[in-house]
Amino acid sequence: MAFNILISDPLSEEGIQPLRDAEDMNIVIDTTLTPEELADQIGAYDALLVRSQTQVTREVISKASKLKIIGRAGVGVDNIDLDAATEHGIIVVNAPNGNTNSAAEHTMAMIMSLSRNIPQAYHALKNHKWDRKKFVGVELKNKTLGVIGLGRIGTEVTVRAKGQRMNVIAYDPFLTEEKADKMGIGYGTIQEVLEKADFITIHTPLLKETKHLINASAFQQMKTGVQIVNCARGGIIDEEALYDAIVSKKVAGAALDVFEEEPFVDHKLLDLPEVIATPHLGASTFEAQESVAVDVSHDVVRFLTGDLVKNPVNLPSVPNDIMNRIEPYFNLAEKLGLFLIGLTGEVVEDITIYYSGDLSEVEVAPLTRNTVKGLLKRHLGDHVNDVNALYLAEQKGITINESKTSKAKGFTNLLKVEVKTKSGKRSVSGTLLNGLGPRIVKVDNYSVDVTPEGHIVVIHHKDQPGVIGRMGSLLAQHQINIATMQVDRSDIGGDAIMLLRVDKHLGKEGLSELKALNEIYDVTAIDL
Ligand SMILES: NC(=O)c1ccc[n+]([C@@H]2O[C@H](COP(=O)([O-])OP(=O)(O)OC[C@H]3O[C@@H](n4cnc5c(N)ncnc54)[C@H](O)[C@@H]3O)[C@@H](O)[C@H]2O)c1
Ligand SMILES: O=C(O)[C@H](O)COP(=O)(O)O
Repeated sequence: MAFNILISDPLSEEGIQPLRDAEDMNIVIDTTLTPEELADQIGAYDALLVRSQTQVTREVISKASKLKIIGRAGVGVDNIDLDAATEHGIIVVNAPNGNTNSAAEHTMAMIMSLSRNIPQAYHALKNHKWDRKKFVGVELKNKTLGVIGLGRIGTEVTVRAKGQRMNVIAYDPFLTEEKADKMGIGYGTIQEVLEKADFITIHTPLLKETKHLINASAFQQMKTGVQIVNCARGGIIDEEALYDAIVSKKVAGAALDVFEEEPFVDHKLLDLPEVIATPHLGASTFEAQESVAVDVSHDVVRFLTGDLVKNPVNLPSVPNDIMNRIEPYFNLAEKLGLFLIGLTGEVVEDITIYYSGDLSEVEVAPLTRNTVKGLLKRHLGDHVNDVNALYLAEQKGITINESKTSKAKGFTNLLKVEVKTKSGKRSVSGTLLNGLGPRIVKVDNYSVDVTPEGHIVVIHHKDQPGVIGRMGSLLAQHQINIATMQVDRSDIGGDAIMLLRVDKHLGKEGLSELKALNEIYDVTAIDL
């Protein structure tokens, strides 16, 4: 199967080599598309690769009928409507590590340019003005740098600023006092950072919570004469408030690489001599561009060829060691979901997944997703996938619960899926047998041992001599060969269950003839 891939922003040619090396990838590079043209053409593509320019809006996504993956060659995904992608089952991947150094170096270049007025002095000299008095700067040594957002880039900036003998104080919701101590930096609330810093640098993502994080009231809390750097995202600083703070001399200088609206040619902040700026160049180095494009190309190839991606944005990423432990259960989880919904045939109100034994020790979110995917697949088909399974369940009002216990009732690992419907609770349990693969080991309260694969017929009947024989003859009349058979009962002469694995699908006729047998309460044919 061939895949159509659209690259709609300039990506490093060396960086997309993994896509060129993979088989059956038709690559189209068009960096000139208008939003309307993108929406018109996106329906033909399986994968879309972008940087920060292409706006992947809900409208574009709604027309992306074949699209499976969006690759962002960089960190920020605020140009992609993640909710819309998730709802449509499109995975979004990014390249979070490839441009960290470049962005940190650019930030340092901005801090040093600000402190020594280098762009302004350069500009004056280019205009034939030799002016030394006007461009007296300040030293960085012993000044306090306030870092807001201590993730990958914030941390790298911190290391470099310490090399400049600056004192660093940082705020990040995940930063603890102990961690700050270990890093040899100060720990503060956002207010403390704003109040104490001589230079402030922002390194958070643009989120609802960080939009205009640095606003008029934040500027009020800062030292007079503070200098501020934004190499993260436009919109984290309120540009109107920054303009006023510079004009009122509260802020002595600002270095901006990112803006609320990009691209632009006129901007009133640029009319202020205290503002120096670059056109979103933080990640624009050969090294970073090659690295992010390589990372995202590999993930796109991985995904399209059925492998696990390394940097999912709209799916939780699971560390490799944990993934290695739980991956063998993916198939079992999905099959249990598929089996149970086949057995129930009713509207599911509530799903509870019980993880026991070895499974109680690991991150099980991917298994829950696979189980729910199996449960929804019967009615939603291929529309449901890993990305949108939980979203679709929530949309349908299904509550999902997880429970863990170390006791696995005689098994080393046990996965039990229970659904609640109007008529009550139904459940199925499965395990992964060492060397033998997945098995269904319990259906409701009956014990069985069935490989969850192929055509399975579940028969509820009365425990009575001759039933099995009559069923066997009936199936033989329909040329249906029984591969395996499992029977269990509540008590002698009571209710019983039979699970048959048969070699071909039991047609409607066979099903109704089976149901018509006297001792049979119910028959369900399930294809796994
Ligand atoms: N200018 C460029 O070209 C360029 C290049 C790369 C990245 N970026 C941008 O830089 C930013 C940081 O990237 P990163 O790779 O370090 O991301 P990251 O996810 O590693 O770090 C972001 C940090 O911000 C913290 N944070 C979130 N909300 C916060 C809040 N309200 N206050 C304080 N901290 C908060 C998070 O806890 C996290 O530690 C992103 O916006 C990214 O898009 C820009
Ligand atoms: O978030 C990022 O990775 C940077 O802002 C880089 O954006 P770019 O790929 O458009 O240079």
